[in-house]
Amino acid sequence: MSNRREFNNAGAGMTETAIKHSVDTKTLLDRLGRRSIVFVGLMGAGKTVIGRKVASALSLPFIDSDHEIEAVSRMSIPDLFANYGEAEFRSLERRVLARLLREGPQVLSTGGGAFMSERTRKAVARNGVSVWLKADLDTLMQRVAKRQNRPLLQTQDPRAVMEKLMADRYPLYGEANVVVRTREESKDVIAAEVLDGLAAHLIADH
Ligand SMILES: Nc1ncnc2c1ncn2[C@@H]1O[C@H](COP(=O)(O)OP(=O)(O)O)[C@@H](O)[C@H]1O
Ligand SMILES: O=C(O)C1=C[C@@H](OP(=O)(O)O)[C@@H](O)[C@H](O)C1
Ligand SMILES: [Mg+2]
Repeated sequence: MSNRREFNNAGAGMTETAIKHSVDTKTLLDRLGRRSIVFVGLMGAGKTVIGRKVASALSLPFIDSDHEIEAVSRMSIPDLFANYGEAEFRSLERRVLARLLREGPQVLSTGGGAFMSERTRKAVARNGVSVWLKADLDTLMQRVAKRQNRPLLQTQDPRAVMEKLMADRYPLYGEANVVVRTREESKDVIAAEVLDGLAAHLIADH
């Protein structure tokens, strides 16, 4: 039986905190141990913003792999793609994530393509608990329209690119331990659903 959970029913039995959730944080952190919570999913799904909120709710360090790549290369993601190409970016992304995954527990938000690497997926399976933030095409397109910082979408038809990425990547995102759908719900509600999903995976199932 798969131990993956789809989780979308935050609402019942919640406590009144900034992020409303009903999770026993201490037990969750105990079960997490040295592993990190790793967000995967397409561009615009909310990995960066939701990851930061979940880290704050659990008092864990937060690191976004794109930010870390920009810090070590001293270059923006668009400049890295333009100057060195996607293959170099992917190689740096793999190395940065391999290092970060040894430094848990923390919350790690990855760039949308990171989980396509088999080595990274194996490292995440060993040293992390993965959360797929899953959104529909319209939601993703609305969210990525706000910024021009995603080189893969700087094309004539970004919607067609996103559709192709959905087809290519969904089977692999599907290996994540927890899946949370995200649409119009507020960021705090999504963060609470992630905490509930993690609790179901780490506490209820084990
Ligand atoms: N649940 C949500 N509700 C409203 N806006 C959201 C939500 N999740 C993400 N966003 C917005 O969508 C955009 C993309 O989010 P981001 O965290 O950068 O996605 P990712 O890191 O997965 O590419 C940001 O402007 C963010 O504020
Ligand atoms: O999906 C991808 O291949 C990418 C996603 C981006 O991160 P976000 O998913 O945080 O936007 C960033 O790593 C780069 O532009 C490539
Ligand atoms: Mg991001």
